[in-house]
Amino acid sequence: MNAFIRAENLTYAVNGRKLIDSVSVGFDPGAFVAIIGPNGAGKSTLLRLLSGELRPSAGRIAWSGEPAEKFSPAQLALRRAVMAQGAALAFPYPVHEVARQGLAVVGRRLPKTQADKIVARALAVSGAQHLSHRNFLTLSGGEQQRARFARALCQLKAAQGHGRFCQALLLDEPTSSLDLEHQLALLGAARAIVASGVTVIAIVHDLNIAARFADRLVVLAGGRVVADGPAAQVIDEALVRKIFRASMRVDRESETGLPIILPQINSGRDIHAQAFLERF
Ligand SMILES: Nc1ncnc2c1ncn2[C@@H]1O[C@H](COP(=O)(O)OP(=O)(O)OP(=O)(O)O)[C@@H](O)[C@H]1O
Repeated sequence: MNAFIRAENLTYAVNGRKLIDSVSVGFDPGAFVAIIGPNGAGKSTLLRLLSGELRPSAGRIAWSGEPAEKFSPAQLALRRAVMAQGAALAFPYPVHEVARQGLAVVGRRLPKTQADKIVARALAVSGAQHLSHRNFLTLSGGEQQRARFARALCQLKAAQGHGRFCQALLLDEPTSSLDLEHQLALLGAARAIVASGVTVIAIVHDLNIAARFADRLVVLAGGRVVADGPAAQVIDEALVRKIFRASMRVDRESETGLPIILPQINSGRDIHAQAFLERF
């Protein structure tokens, strides 16, 4: 299958430092791919390059075989929706207006009743319906995250009225502030969206969650892809120790081979940090 989004030899440098270094990776239609890796690995930078927010210093990104530079912002908005990490808002919009911002480019010509329906459904799917009239700026971190997910869903849904395109949903740590119920709800919604043919690319820190919801993991470290494949193949104790510098026990589910990653208390501290804590 031809990748829907393909990055080839992608490099992004700031002041001579390569934050992304010769990354080649493809994303198929209808796949759920988790990008994992330690803090500072370059995950958000890669997502911002894929979304078109950043221009690569070298290398190429193609959407359905067409160079990304060919697409206007409006054409890109039809093909991908982005949920960035904690994007700030300048004004005290109610939550339904925040969700409606997802329609700003792709849903401008929608009749009001249809736009209202999309907003209401996106809020319901995101568990934010009851927050609809609340001031976004007064919401908790998890509530804001759900409202921002609803905005991305509105964009995806409205774009579908413009014809048949492959679409992608790019999520930067979508569950970082969510409680367990809402983590499962958001990722379950993302899986349902994948089943309809949309590509989901999500940055996820929780390896157990990534292993269970994603079809494939792309492991990033130091701006490079160091592993890429199904969780059952990619995650083992050696990778967790080497890439995440954490000593974790990795068990396996007997039927699926999926990793079960269990923390070992008091592991991963270097000797100086340990000495500091002992004298604390
Ligand atoms: N504009 C910038 N100028 C200089 N350095 C930057 C810039 N943007 C990002 N960086 C650095 O690039 C590296 C990668 O950042 P990025 O945000 O992509 O990491 P990440 O893998 O998403 O990390 P985290 O898990 O902490 O969110 C980090 O060391 C960061 O400090």
